[in-house]
Amino acid sequence: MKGNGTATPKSPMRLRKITTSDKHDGICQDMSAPTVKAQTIDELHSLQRKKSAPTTPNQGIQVPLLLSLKKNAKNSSSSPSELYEQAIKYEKGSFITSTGALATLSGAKTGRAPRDKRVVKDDDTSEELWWGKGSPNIEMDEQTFMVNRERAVDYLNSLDKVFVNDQFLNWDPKNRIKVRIVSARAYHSLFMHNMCIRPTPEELENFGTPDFTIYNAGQFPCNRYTHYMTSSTSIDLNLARREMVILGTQYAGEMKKGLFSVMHYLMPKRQILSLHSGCNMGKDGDVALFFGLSGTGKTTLSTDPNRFLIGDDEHCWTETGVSNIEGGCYAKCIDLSQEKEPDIWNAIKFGTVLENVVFDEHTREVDYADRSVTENTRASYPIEYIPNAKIPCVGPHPKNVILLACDAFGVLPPVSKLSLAQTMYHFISGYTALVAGTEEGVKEPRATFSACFGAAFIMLHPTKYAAMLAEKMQKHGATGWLVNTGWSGGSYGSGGRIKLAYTRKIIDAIHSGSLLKANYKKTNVFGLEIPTEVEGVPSEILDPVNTWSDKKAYNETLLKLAGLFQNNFATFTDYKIGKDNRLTEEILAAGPIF
Ligand SMILES: Nc1ncnc2c1ncn2[C@@H]1O[C@H](COP(=O)(O)OP(=O)(O)OP(=O)(O)O)[C@@H](O)[C@H]1O
Ligand SMILES: O=C([O-])CC(=O)C(=O)O
Ligand SMILES: [Ca+2]
Ligand SMILES: [Mn+2]
Repeated sequence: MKGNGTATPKSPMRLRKITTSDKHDGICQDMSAPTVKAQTIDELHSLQRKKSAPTTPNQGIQVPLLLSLKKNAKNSSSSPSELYEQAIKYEKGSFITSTGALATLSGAKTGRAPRDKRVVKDDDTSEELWWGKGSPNIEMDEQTFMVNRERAVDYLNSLDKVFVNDQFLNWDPKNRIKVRIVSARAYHSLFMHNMCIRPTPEELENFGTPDFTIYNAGQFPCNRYTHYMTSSTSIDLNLARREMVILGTQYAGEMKKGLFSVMHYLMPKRQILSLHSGCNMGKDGDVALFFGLSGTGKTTLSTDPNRFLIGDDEHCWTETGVSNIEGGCYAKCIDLSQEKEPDIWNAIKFGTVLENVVFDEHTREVDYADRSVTENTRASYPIEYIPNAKIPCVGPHPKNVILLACDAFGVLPPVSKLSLAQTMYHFISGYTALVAGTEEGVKEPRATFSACFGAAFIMLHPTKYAAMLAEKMQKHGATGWLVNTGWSGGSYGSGGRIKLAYTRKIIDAIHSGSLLKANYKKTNVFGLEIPTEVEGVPSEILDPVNTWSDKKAYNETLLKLAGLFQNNFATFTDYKIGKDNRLTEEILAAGPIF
């Protein structure tokens, strides 16, 4: 019974000995258990780690050389716990928050850099992809891609270790894609662990050759003097080689959205529609899609305690229904509140990556209102952190297609029912308005139009996706809706953002089918059908003209926005959608008339 805590100091001036012997009353002492057969902390430490089963993927993160990566990558994924330790040890700005999330810093870039994205133009892609005005695909040649690839691989090879994630995209088993992500930061590896679909140990054992690989050397810049480069950031996609290279940005969203671009290329080839949308399902199996640009409410509104979450950002619509592409969610968390978004709040726990948030240095409590690092603070968590996630993340054909716009001009109604032609018009337009966050002196909201509510990620011409959407909505009888999650009662600066509670009531009425039965009237200019009543929403806000005290200003603003829509749509007027020209003409007529 020697050893543990009974060492006797030799000093004659010692303090009175504290008795720890087994001679006293014996309460709480269990002498029946054998003692630990170790004396030193190192010996104990070697006992404390139980060997992983042979199929367990977590076998350390040392992958010596990328050149020999194929051989060694099989067993190389790390667990969230290991990644936490690596991040905290080696990556400045990594901390555990009071709820157990991993707070990280993404560095100088805190959002995506679409102007630095390049796509290799070769004989095939020059024909297949959408190039030119409005397109996100800025060309580069194969040679330049190889120069950047070499730079990234050399950088990764110079490191002691790299992280390798072997994972899946798409919950539809017939159209699952295998992806490998090679990165230098534990933060990036944990992010992709959360965002992609996690393989079982057996699936990992039999993973084989990936369909697509990302080399993320984001800490290292590209060479600005390389042809086609305009900054030290470059995100390069080579569809022929099935590879992507990232240089000069550590913003993790580039990986997620880079893979989404790949899906926007691969899926339409199989007659599958890829969508920048959230998706959820009611208890009766009614599915809703939520389209919208960044910050319009896809994650917020698809994460609904009363419905099953299928996914918050990227989906496919096939002949049999919908499937989520991802295995996790990526929620905006600026001003996040426990009361308004309880499911997202509760998902911020161990395993969740919290990007660029500010927290108390002692208590590690996050201040979600703090914009010191960026307005675009984010939380990335596995989808099963949402209690009512629908696993596997698939569902039947959608019943409602909800187009979200954050209209900072305050002239679009909180909700309108759309005809199929109007749905297509607004889908192709992809409108939202940006407000300049907390910046001073910005009084005017800025309209942005992004085709298919995600022009930054589409690879083919927008009308290709629009035609597929029209065909599917028609075939399955889905209803289109336009929901303004932006300003009411005046433009940005005078009105305010519509209360989330009201938007939720509107969405509830769409899901339940009650809104379909409401009385409608048609608005001027945009010709939108607006309900006269929605349960739980003050009726006077349903027609924006009522909420503006200055009616002249309202009319001017309405016409101004209509003009912006018209200018934007001019580039699409020459394109044909569907088999005959009828729908095309209807779509053109479904825009604002003034
Ligand atoms: N009426 C409203 N409806 C929806 N969201 C609102 C509303 N009012 C405020 N918000 C806030 O707007 C933000 C919507 O962001 P959300 O994460 O849902 O965007 P997203 O469409 O998923 O964008 P991304 O594609 O960038 O992930 C949230 O921070 C939410 O709290
Ligand atoms: O991709 C990102 O960084 C965030 C996002 O969801 C979007 O911008 O649509
Ligand atoms: Ca989102
Ligand atoms: Mn998104």
